[in-house]
Amino acid sequence: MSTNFNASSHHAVANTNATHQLPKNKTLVVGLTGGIGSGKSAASDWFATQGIDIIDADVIAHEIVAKGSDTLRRIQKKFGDWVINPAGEMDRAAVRTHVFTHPDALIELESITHPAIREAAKEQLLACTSPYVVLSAPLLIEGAEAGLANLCQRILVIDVHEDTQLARASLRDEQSAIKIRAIMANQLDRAARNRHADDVIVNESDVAALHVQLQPLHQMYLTLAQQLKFAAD
Ligand SMILES: CC(C)(COP(=O)(O)OP(=O)(O)OC[C@H]1O[C@@H](n2cnc3c(N)ncnc32)[C@H](O)[C@@H]1O)[C@@H](O)C(=O)NCCC(=O)NCCS
Ligand SMILES: Nc1ncnc2c1ncn2[C@@H]1O[C@H](COP(=O)(O)OP(=O)(O)OP(=O)(O)O)[C@@H](O)[C@H]1O
Repeated sequence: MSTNFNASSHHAVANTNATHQLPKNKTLVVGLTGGIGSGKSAASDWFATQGIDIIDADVIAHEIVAKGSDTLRRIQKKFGDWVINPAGEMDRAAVRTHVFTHPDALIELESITHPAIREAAKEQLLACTSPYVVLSAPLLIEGAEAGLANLCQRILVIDVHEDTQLARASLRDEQSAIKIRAIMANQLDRAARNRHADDVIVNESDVAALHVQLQPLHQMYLTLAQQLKFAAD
């Protein structure tokens, strides 16, 4: 997999092909991505109701910096004691404000967190037992070297207009539009993300409409997973 420079953020971008080769002896891994507030969790929650194992990079990103972890110690060493709150945990709001206003700091933070996220995702994959697996990540395509896209055979993008992202993310997190825009600026823009997609779902309507669109994709992924299993036998 080669990389392209992405003009909309500092991230290198994985060169994904629309049709991926399905390698033998592997569980089908569907990469699920979309910008902040696009509806990745809403989609992965539905896949989970269908019995599909979910690996969530956002959840892993929280776990790897748990109190007392090696990763948190490395972040403290790199940035200073201010990254730790009185309870000994990472002060997420302080780190967020810092890295999304200092691009170099974000690169440094990611150089610590991304390899750890990838290793944890690979480990979780080994424990998965469902017919296929959904790997959900806001930065799936970004960051090809330490990236997650090359663990996936197929990429599903949840696509919404930037205004919808802003509205839903600010409602959920009570964060200002400025902060959310700063995060969006460090993610691929819609057109770039959609170019890497095998499947795109537009999540502009309600959650019920999202579920209706996910159903046929789930059936297709089951079929692809079955084909993969036969090919590997
Ligand atoms: C900067 C941090 C401390 C802010 O923590 P906070 O609790 O406020 O946000 P949280 O982690 O829940 O992320 C919220 C959303 O921000 C976006 N986001 C997070 N990290 C990044 C990033 N490095 N680049 C672009 N967007 C990001 C995602 O859409 C994510 O869903 C945290 O996001 C972090 O440690 N980021 C680096 C790890 C990472 O890249 N995580 C993304 C998973 S691949
Ligand atoms: N179709 C929809 N209609 C209305 N609200 C929605 C819809 N889809 C998702 N939401 C809501 O929008 C917010 C963002 O959705 P969600 O948390 O699934 O996004 P996400 O892509 O996982 O975001 P992040 O990258 O920030 O973790 C949530 O409060 C969710 O309940």
